[in-house]
Amino acid sequence: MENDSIDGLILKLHDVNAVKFGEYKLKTGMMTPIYIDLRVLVSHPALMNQVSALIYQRVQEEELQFDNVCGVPYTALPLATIICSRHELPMLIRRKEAKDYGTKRLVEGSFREGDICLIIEDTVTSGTSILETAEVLYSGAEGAVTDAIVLMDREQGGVEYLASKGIKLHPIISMFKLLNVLLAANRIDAQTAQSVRKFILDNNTFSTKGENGNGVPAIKKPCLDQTMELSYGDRAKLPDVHPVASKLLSIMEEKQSNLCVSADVTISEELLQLADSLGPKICMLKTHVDILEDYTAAFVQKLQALAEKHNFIIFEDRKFADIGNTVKHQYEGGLYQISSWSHIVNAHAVPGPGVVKGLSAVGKPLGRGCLLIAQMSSQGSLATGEYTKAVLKMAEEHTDFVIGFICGSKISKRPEFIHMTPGVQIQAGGDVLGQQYTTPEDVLYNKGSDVIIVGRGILEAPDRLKAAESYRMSGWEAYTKRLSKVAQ
Ligand SMILES: O=c1ccn([C@@H]2O[C@H](COP(=O)(O)O)[C@@H](O)[C@H]2O)c(=O)[nH]1
Repeated sequence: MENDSIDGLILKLHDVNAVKFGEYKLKTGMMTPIYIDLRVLVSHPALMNQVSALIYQRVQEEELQFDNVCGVPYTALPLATIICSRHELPMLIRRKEAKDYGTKRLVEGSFREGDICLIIEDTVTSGTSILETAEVLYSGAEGAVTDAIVLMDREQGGVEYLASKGIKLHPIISMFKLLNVLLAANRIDAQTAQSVRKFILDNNTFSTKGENGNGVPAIKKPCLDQTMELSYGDRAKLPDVHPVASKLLSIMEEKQSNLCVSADVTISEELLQLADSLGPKICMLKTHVDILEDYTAAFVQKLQALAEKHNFIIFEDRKFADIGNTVKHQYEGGLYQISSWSHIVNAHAVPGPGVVKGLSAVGKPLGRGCLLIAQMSSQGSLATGEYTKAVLKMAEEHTDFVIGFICGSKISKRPEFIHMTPGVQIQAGGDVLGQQYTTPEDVLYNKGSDVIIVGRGILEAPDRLKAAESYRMSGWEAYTKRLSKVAQ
């Protein structure tokens, strides 16, 4: 789904007053500073068609399998009707009240035992309306709801709640994306955006422990202490965040991607083709330019243009590890002139702080950032324990240039630092040369890292674009799940 069309749609929804700021009461009884009122869509047929087309596009992108479609009454009903009519899909209608005459059915339309129904919803807060609809559809009948599509996800725990009930929710617009677009278009000010973000984070409705008796997710207590997890977008705006870290965090929020592709190919044309095709899915592209057989200065110019076009950061994984004076030359000069094109580089801490000072002398005036290698994904790595702690200390002493770490898990509580983890594949395992793989869920949710770095998991897939989208989605889901975790 193109970012432009989503951004344009958000602005149109704001134009027709479907997004309201103020004090409103939700179905759950909760007061909210933002209200999404998609009932107004029926008065705007062009917008109805645009929304319906986007929902159907998502159905196709996700390759969803189902036998019939049901819109949650009432707002999503006309959307489901347009989609079903245009694409000749069988539809079911859920009644809110049973008739007191005739069939007295709560569901209109015909379905067979074992049918799968796709649910369409306009806005999700907790996910209970979708679950209610799924329960009504299948009360007394065999069948299932496996997927639901929602136009607007308020990011208050609906995805997680429905997942716990076996329903995968596919949101088209998320609350944080909506706020970012409205803020960028000067429709709201930074203070409004920030207070809504805080409200959303403080009022997550999903708790794995806290369901009440009728299966309704419990309202979480606001997370007001230091352990509260900030979103990538919020971290991008912290007063002390390094400009490169801020740019990367904003891209991650905007593109809903914490995926860095490790473009470990040996021909520059293939690398450029990768960057162009996977560009929309990634926040960062990692290179090892010294493995290219045909490196030229023209190649990096093309790579920079692609980074601009698709809005991603370039990270040359050079792993500098020499005395300050040498790394200065390696970073600035030689064949590759890395400092002239790579936003981020990395370094081992083995030589001591001189390595950071040498790199910083070149990179800082250019506005570049550096990652320190605190841990490695390879079996038997020596970068553990006291060494990792010393790396952390070195980073804290050079925050004007060091923006984070290569690591297996979160090692610093400072939200300004970004944690990036290589050795990621959909299935845990390893290669014959000691690389060890763990999953996006483990890295982002359990280990608290920020960015997954994926090489062969994508490069060796039969369809690289599809694989990248699948890593992007798993990474984003794991991150949103982590954000909604209660601070214990
Ligand atoms: O500890 C580390 C540090 C860097 N890497 C680099 O990441 C990629 C991983 O590639 P896969 O194909 O996903 O295994 C590669 O460029 C390494 O040089 C790492 O794996 N571990």
